[in-house]
Amino acid sequence: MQRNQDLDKDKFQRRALQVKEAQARVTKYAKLLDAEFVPLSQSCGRYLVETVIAPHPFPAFNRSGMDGYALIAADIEGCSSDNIIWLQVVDNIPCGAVPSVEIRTGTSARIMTGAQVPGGADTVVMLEVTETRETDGITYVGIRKAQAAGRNITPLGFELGPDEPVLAAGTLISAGDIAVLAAFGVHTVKVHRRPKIGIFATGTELLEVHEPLQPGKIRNSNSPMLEALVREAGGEPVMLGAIVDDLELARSKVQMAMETYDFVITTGGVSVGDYDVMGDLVREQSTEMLFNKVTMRPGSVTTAAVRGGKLLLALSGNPGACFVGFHLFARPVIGLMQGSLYPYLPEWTATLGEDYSKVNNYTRFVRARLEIRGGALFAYPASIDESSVMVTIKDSNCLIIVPPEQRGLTAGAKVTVIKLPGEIEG
Ligand SMILES: Nc1nc2c(c(=O)[nH]1)N[C@H]1C(S)=C(S)[C@@H](COP(=O)(O)OP(=O)(O)OC[C@H]3O[C@@H](n4cnc5c(N)ncnc54)[C@H](O)[C@@H]3O)O[C@H]1N2
Ligand code: MOO
Ligand SMILES: [Mg+2]
Repeated sequence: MQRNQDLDKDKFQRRALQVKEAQARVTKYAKLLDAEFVPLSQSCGRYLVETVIAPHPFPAFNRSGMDGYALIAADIEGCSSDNIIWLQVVDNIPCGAVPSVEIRTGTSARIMTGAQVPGGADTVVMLEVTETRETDGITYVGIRKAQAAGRNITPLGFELGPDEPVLAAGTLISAGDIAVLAAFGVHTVKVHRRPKIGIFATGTELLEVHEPLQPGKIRNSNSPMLEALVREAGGEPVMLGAIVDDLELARSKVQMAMETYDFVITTGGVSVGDYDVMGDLVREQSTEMLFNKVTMRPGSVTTAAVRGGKLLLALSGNPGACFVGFHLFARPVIGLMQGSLYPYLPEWTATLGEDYSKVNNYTRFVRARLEIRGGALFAYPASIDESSVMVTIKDSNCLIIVPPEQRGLTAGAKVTVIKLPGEIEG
């Protein structure tokens, strides 16, 4: 193959950025997406565009907390089982009904949990300390236990007053938020659109998942992984398949994808090899390269570029590097596009469960398993965590951050981990 020496020189002399700087460069182009309305039932996992203000107090009426009798506390002062005080029952208020009578001294209303407490009453006595009798067609309730005013009544506005903020803009809607929105009558929710993310792989060696193995080839495992990761981050993946290592083909695919989608993620071909076409492509005039080297392992060759204000993230083909690169660079972008207030995965402190000896001059993001033991967090590095290793990706629910200078870490050391989505054993 005829090589252009200048091109090669350009290719090899990459300026490596620190992870934080590389993150700042990509997130700068994470454009906040416009709003859309979704039914409440489909709003879980979406981000609120505007702060929701309580349109009314909650509860909107004085609410009984017990099945019993609403009455005036002063009327039953000093009563006991030996000194039952009898009150006339003037109303019966099931849940959902409106009281018809004001409670005056000497009277009470039978009331159920969640029903509106009648005017005049200041306490609700539970059924268990009462008994009833009927005299001349009039019902009386006997109270065996005195209690203070205010007991068993949740006052109007106790949970939230009118015009108070209920949920802040940028909230990632959870089940609890849905309950609150439902209670305030918000049946359609204004959320940010999910970013449509074009995903494709490059590699002449790639087979589709359903294809039988062939000599020298492998199945494309990064594309389905990225599809799931995009979905997990709240994006809408659009699968654009895999292409052979051909610069012309990659160029037209990238162009189409960047015109059509909000964000484009590719995998493969970003290193310095003869067929690393994505690496060549981002050095072209039409594209503004943000970086093509980061001081991290795996994923040192992670590359990002901008064209027409849209981002292209070209992740490494090595599965471990593709996985780590997604979490560090794609995930925050996807979060920010939807208005997330916390686009970065959380960093926790854990105790290293086993020695970790690998060191080099770049920060390592070691895939590892977090476990809770005795209420404390322990992180166990994967048995093999090279960039090229695919199988141990499944065993990782965190990435241990191993700073460059460290001379290996011994079990028991405190480490910072990036918590990945998923469950923790323990
Ligand atoms: N001379 C040098 N060689 C390499 C360097 C370097 O600095 N100088 N960097 C190494 C590092 S570090 C990495 S990471 C890889 C990056 O490789 P690429 O991003 O260019 O990826 P490919 O060459 O396309 O493939 C690498 C590896 O991954 C497999 N692969 C590719 N795509 C997929 C996919 N969709 N699903 C599963 N596996 C995939 C591919 O078959 C290769 O085995 O470069 C080093 N080399
Ligand atoms: O970029 Mo490679 O993933 O550092 O190993
Ligand atoms: Mg390569």
